[in-house]
Amino acid sequence: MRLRDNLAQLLSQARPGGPWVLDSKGTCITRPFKFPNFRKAWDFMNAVALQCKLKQHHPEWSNSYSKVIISWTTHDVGGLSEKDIELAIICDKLAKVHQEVREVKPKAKEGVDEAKPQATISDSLARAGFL
Ligand SMILES: C[C@H](O)[C@H](O)[C@H]1CNC2=NC(N)=NC(=O)C2=N1
Repeated sequence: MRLRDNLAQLLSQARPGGPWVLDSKGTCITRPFKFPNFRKAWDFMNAVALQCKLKQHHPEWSNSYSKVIISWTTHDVGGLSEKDIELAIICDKLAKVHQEVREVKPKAKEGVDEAKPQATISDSLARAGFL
């Protein structure tokens, strides 16, 4: 329960439109990833799958050409667990290694803090003292 509360707090601090989004029930986090092409997306998925095998934790995910959408939840507990956070951080790292394409956001409106780079879940967790 503490994990879920902390995570919800962390995600609420992240800017709207940040990469990992918590669902309305707080049971699942989802993030889209984009790559230069299908080959890179598939290599990324293979790398994630290997980690899933090692950690015995599986994602819910989909792929269409260069886009991969990944959700993490722990079915055994019906919500988020440490493993979900761990795997989400691993996904962030592996996406970088596989040359993910980060969306360039449209120019900031005046007074709106749009210029900041998107916080990754690791950034959020580090800020809150988890890492
Ligand atoms: C026995 C086995 O370790 C469990 O069924 C694991 C496998 N992988 C899993 N993955 C996910 N996402 N949630 C689980 O509850 C889960 N349980």
